[in-house]
Amino acid sequence: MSAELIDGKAFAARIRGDVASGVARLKGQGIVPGLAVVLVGEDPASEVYVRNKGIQTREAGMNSWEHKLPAETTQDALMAKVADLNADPAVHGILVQLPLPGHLDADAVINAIAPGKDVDGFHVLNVGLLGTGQKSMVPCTPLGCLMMLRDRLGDLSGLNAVVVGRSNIVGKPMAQLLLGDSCTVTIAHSRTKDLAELCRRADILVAAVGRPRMIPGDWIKPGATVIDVGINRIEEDGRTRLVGDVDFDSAARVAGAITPVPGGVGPMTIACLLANTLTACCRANGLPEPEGLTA
Ligand SMILES: NC(=O)C1=CN([C@@H]2O[C@H](COP(=O)(O)OP(=O)(O)OC[C@H]3O[C@@H](n4cnc5c(N)ncnc54)[C@H](OP(=O)(O)O)[C@@H]3O)[C@@H](O)[C@H]2O)C=CC1
Ligand SMILES: Nc1nc(=O)c2c([nH]1)NC[C@@H]1CN(c3ccc(C(=O)N[C@@H](CCC(=O)O)C(=O)O)cc3)C=[N+]21
Repeated sequence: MSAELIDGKAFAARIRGDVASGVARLKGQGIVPGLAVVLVGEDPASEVYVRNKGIQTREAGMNSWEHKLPAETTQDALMAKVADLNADPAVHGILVQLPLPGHLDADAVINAIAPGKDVDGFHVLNVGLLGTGQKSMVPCTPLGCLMMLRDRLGDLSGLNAVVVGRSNIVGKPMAQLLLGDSCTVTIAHSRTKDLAELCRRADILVAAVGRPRMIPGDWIKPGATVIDVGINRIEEDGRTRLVGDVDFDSAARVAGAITPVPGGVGPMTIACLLANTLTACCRANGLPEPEGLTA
């Protein structure tokens, strides 16, 4: 292996420390930031995330609430839950875990969240603010990726960035953030022609596809910075393991730096969720925002 390992786990611990200091300061003024997570039905990936998040929210000194609703919850009942959380002054951040069961309209639910409490940054208002370069809530996973890229590369301007994946929760906001930092951005997806060739031109390659080890080392430009967002659970050698969208072993021989899975983007996502909750709480109270925790 020649690539430097980007230690998301250590980076995330540092951010959580900064968040905890910010929370302690607020507590001195009688304010406790609070995050409410709504989970509808059962989804194995979501459960890991919700569990880790609950523990880390409390460790940072914040209030944490988990609202578990049955899979057969109606749209009206879910909208009513969101309205309750919007109206609750102790709740500064609301996250509705995705995906929702198929009978529910996720867009309607997300757009019912008060934009200032939308710590996922998925509400159309926040999406629009981000796209026009205005202050917004920034989606946690892309924000974590951006922080790692800036930390390693400093100024990103002029670099060729390729984002593989165009979802609303990762690919699109990632591309917006990279554009905001003056990268030349290409967004690739399942209809992209010559993906291998495209990836080989990337100084920054972000993989957010959901296909285990899809990107091999020979798609990577020597020295490139590779951010692997994929979280894929696979069976191998008779056991379950977590792998990314990048074939780590071959990629690490070519890349300049690479995030591992686990221990890369995942922990940063949760750290950024806590950071966004602190930011939302400061904004709600008209207090100065924490430095270094926003885009
Ligand atoms: N680490 C973390 O914190 C997080 C990790 N994840 C993980 O990231 C991955 C992506 O998540 P998400 O964005 O929600 O996934 P989606 O399924 O919503 O989007 C996947 C994207 O990949 C594209 N794609 C699929 N197949 C190919 C292919 N063969 N070649 C090129 N592009 C392809 C799709 O293209 P098209 O639009 O054309 O269908 C789509 O745009 C998953 O593994 C998920 O578990 C997600 C969120 C947070
Ligand atoms: N509204 C909403 N917002 C999200 O941000 C959101 C979501 N829904 N639904 C599901 C995806 C997925 N996601 C993860 C976050 C952290 C880890 C994580 O902590 N991963 C650890 C390891 C976890 C393990 O050991 O299984 C790591 O990569 O090191 C994983 C996945 C957020 N998502």
